[in-house]
Amino acid sequence: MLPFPRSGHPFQNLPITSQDVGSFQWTRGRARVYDLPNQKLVKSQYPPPGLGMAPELAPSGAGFTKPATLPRRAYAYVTFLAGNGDYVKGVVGLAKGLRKVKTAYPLVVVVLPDVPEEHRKILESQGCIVREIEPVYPPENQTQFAMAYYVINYSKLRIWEFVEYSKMIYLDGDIEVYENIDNLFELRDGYLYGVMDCFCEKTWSHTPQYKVGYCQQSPDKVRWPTELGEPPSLYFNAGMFVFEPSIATYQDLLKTVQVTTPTTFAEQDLLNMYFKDIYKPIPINYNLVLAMLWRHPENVKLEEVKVVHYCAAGSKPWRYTGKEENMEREDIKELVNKWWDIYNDATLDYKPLRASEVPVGGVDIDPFVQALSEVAHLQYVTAPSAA
Ligand SMILES: O=c1ccn([C@@H]2O[C@H](COP(=O)(O)OP(=O)(O)O)[C@@H](O)[C@H]2O)c(=O)[nH]1
Ligand SMILES: OC[C@H]1O[C@H](O[C@@H]2[C@@H](O)[C@H](O)[C@@H](O)[C@H](O)[C@@H]2O)[C@H](O)[C@@H](O)[C@H]1O
Ligand SMILES: [Mn+2]
Repeated sequence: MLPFPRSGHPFQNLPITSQDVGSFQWTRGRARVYDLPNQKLVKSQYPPPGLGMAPELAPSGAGFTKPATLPRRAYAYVTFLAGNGDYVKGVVGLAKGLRKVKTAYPLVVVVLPDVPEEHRKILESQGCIVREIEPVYPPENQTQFAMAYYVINYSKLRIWEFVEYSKMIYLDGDIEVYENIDNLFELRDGYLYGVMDCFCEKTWSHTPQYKVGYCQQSPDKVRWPTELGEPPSLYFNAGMFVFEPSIATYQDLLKTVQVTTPTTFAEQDLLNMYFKDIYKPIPINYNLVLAMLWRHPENVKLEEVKVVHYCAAGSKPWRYTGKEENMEREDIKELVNKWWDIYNDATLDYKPLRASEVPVGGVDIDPFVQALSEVAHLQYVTAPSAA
């Protein structure tokens, strides 16, 4: 049985018992406890009066500290899953990769209604926080998206609504994290951070930059023609970005979708247009778009790459055949095998601990368990979980 309430614990005097274990989120100083795995809100509880802001959650997982005067900081990774196909394997690989690099933060998976219960259970069994979102569709259009399914990617915009987190890192399901990137959560507020994309693949053949051979990744190789005016604004790959959820931004984004003619790269184009003035590039090591290996090899030091984005045609590890262009490359084969090593590593599977096993102040434990442990110390009176 957990020693409860630990002296000095902010909820020391609340009428709660230790039955509850769930994912735990602060919203504007209020603790909302979700009962894993069915994500039912079981209780929302204000800290007792006089505590002011929600206590600072120490990233080291040392549990609660005394209420800080600083605004509370809650961080999480978030990815997006649609359909009943095999992208769920990508998300499992991502969850296990994040666990392998010992991130201190949970992984939220936003799922469209068409993601089957079985897939959701798989993700919950891997310690993910699964949250259903409604799709976001662009206005009726005749646009030829680079990939027909890109139309569902506008649904990614729902993540700006997750204001229980002060900062999130979005990662596509076809991304793998090979080194800890938690440091990105400490980037200065007020900006959107992402890695610059490459304009050299055929998918860009409709654009002026492709036609003149210009790419922001090597702007001096073929310079932007002065007769075309200013070069294009810096443009990020929307498979990975660091952002701050905000209801105002979320609502404005949704409005902007409905009044913007869809373009080839769907929500990626829209996000680049919308955040043009606050986008800040971060090094390529945080999102290696695979095409960089053959388009700008001079910009890539593979041994320094922390995050790999399997977005080149034929590179999705769980579907890899090696038949498509560039897929026979040794570096691609190595990166695909690296992904499978994590996916197949049973030691990286999530092992839920019983509340009684969660170490008090659970330092250095799996962040998914960390989130639970924060709740385990908060002993709420709850209806028995459906799980
Ligand atoms: O059938 C699909 C297609 C896409 N996605 C999600 O949408 C993201 C963007 O699609 P994708 O990564 O295929 O685009 P790319 O980066 O390859 O252009 C994926 O990573 C998944 O997270 C999904 O869940 N199911
Ligand atoms: O819906 C648009 C998508 O646009 C982006 O993918 C593209 C882009 O990176 C191009 O530059 C590449 O040439 C191409 O291969 C790649 O698929 C994002 O990765 C994805 O998450 C999503 O936003
Ligand atoms: Mn992708």
